[in-house]
Amino acid sequence: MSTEASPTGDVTSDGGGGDALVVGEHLTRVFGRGDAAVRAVDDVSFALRRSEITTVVGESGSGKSTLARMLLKLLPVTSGRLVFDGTDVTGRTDTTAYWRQVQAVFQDPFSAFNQFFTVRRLLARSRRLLGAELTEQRIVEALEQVGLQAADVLGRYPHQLSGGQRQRVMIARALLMRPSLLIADEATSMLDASLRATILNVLTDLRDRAGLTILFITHDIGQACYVSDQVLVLSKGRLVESGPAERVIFDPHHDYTRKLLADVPRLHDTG
Ligand SMILES: Nc1ncnc2c1ncn2[C@@H]1O[C@H](COP(=O)(O)OP(=O)(O)OP(=O)(O)O)[C@@H](O)[C@H]1O
Repeated sequence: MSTEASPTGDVTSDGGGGDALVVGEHLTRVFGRGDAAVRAVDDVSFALRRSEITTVVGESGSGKSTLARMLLKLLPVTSGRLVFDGTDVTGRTDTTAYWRQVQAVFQDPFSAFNQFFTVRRLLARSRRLLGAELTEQRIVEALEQVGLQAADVLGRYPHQLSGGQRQRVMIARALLMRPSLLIADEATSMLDASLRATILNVLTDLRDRAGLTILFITHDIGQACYVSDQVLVLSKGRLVESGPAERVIFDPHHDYTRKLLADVPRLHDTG
């Protein structure tokens, strides 16, 4: 398939990237200087095709969050190029408009909540970005998209929701923007296995029904099996393997990928 990054890492929005919403070309982020410099993301090239789920997998410290933060424009790139929907956004600084198109959910849905806010009040804060576009109907629809009924959750406080419900509310909050890209950074890591499966189902539903493009970030390649169209494997900031999920999982080419796959039963036993 056309998704495989070439050995030189050249993936373009019209060539190797196919129908790409996002293209990263030689993305690099260095922290610190001289001997202390850390290449957190090192010459990583990829394409995220529309209405597909791409999973970025790698151990702790492999650069997953740094990559996500660059895509979210929370962190400038040191070098390389980021193309979004055909436009070079590498140096773009008007993040307000960008964040309507690119939304994220993170690992700990609890910390994102103000304990004293109901779900209604939490979601209403999106009015700062959406203004009058934020209607009751839009809130109801966003909650429905993640399998929640407005009447059940809008009046509740965070401690009155399960971890899975909290994470679904956070996904609904992201959906209020009607983004083209959703980044889920370890969004299932703090959930037990059954709740994790629910969130993974929400993500595949969003891809299949709403056509959302999703970047799913996890340290657990086992989860990639369930959801991904494409898998990118990061090790020490380098993209060591990428390709269609089935190929990467059932015919891994790189020793590091094989090691991650060998660890899957152990992770699931303890998780
Ligand atoms: N602000 C920073 N300053 C210095 N080094 C950083 C900074 N952020 C990340 N790093 C380093 O960059 C490397 C990649 O970190 P990153 O958090 O992106 O990895 P990760 O794969 O997301 O890890 P985890 O799964 O533990 O979150 C690590 O060596 C980390 O210590």
